[in-house]
Amino acid sequence: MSIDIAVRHRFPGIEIDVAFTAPQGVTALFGRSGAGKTTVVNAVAGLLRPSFGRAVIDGRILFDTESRTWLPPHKRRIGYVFQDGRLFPHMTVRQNLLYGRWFAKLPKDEAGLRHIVDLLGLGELLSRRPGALSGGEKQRVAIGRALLSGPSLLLMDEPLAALDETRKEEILPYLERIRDEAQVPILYVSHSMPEIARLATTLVALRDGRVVRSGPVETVTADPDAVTDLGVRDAGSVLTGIVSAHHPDALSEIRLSKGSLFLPRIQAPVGTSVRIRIEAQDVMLALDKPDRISALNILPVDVVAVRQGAGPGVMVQLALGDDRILARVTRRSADGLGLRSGLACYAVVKSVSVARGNVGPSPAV
Ligand SMILES: Nc1ncnc2c1ncn2[C@@H]1O[C@H](COP(=O)(O)OP(=O)(O)OP(=O)(O)O)[C@@H](O)[C@H]1O
Repeated sequence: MSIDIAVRHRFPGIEIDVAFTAPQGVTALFGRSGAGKTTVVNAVAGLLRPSFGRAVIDGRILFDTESRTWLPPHKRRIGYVFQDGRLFPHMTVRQNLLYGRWFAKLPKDEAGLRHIVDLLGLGELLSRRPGALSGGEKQRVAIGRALLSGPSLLLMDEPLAALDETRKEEILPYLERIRDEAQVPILYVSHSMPEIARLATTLVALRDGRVVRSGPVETVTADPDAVTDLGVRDAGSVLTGIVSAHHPDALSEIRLSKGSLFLPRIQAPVGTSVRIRIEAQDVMLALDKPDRISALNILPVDVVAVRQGAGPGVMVQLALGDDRILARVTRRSADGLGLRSGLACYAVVKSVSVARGNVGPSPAV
């Protein structure tokens, strides 16, 4: 499975020129307002006809200006999930779910409906109307409706942006299940790095109508050179580890490629592969192994790269076995410690600084 997208289009004052390919999984389009995300999504959906480009999903051409192929929107088999759900208010949840299949002219599929209802936890809601659903429940129904339309691609345009943090937390596990079980490529628009770190396999960062970074999420987020494109506040690395123990004092232990992390209890059985986002600003550095300190994670690392920003901050990339961690420290500290490539030191990470929302199952792809 793969997606291959190129969109070139001139609007007054800006030319959008975006091209990327991505393997199976969730491809996140990340960028500030005006970066060009919606333009790309609209071209893929068939709502905008760009002057040049193509969208090829698993070898199926949705449009290609070179070969003059242009499938009309209703023939593209795209499941679209918007920020605001857009359910039909007069229909029940069940009717809303079935609408996707009916509109796509697909035969009724009770087994498929049951599967999606289970996957998204909609069983209790089937006879309710959207007016009686919470924001998160509405979004789950919208996702179910999109999945039931038998899509070759799911387009999700900021699907969590209208929800508060608690609701986002509720819905993220469902999105992870879809990512891992539904076998449908997902193009996911977001400007939230924590969300992207949980869900995405590929990250495509846009700025001013251009791709400034793209690649596997773990690689792009751990690249200190990418920080200016992703935003200093959002800088942080994405690690994969295995839950190796749950301790009686409400901590879980995660085995990394080298060493272990202690984090607040994770609701996943021992042996589960998890993804952890560690924010660069939560990592401290020490030349000597700190003793008599409250932080539980003291990781022996080697400095890979030191990148000076325009301000007081420095981004330090660290190697811990095969994993890469980012630390954000002041220039003054970096100078004081003599941080340079190859230096052995200790990264200190407080267990409680890794919020529950920064841990989720790792993608099954
Ligand atoms: N129909 C249009 N006519 C003129 N300019 C447009 C049109 N559509 C988009 N643009 C311009 O193209 C650029 C990219 O817009 P786009 O909506 O794709 O960005 P975005 O990243 O999706 O932003 P947001 O997160 O705010 O939705 C912006 O500068 C916008 O003003």
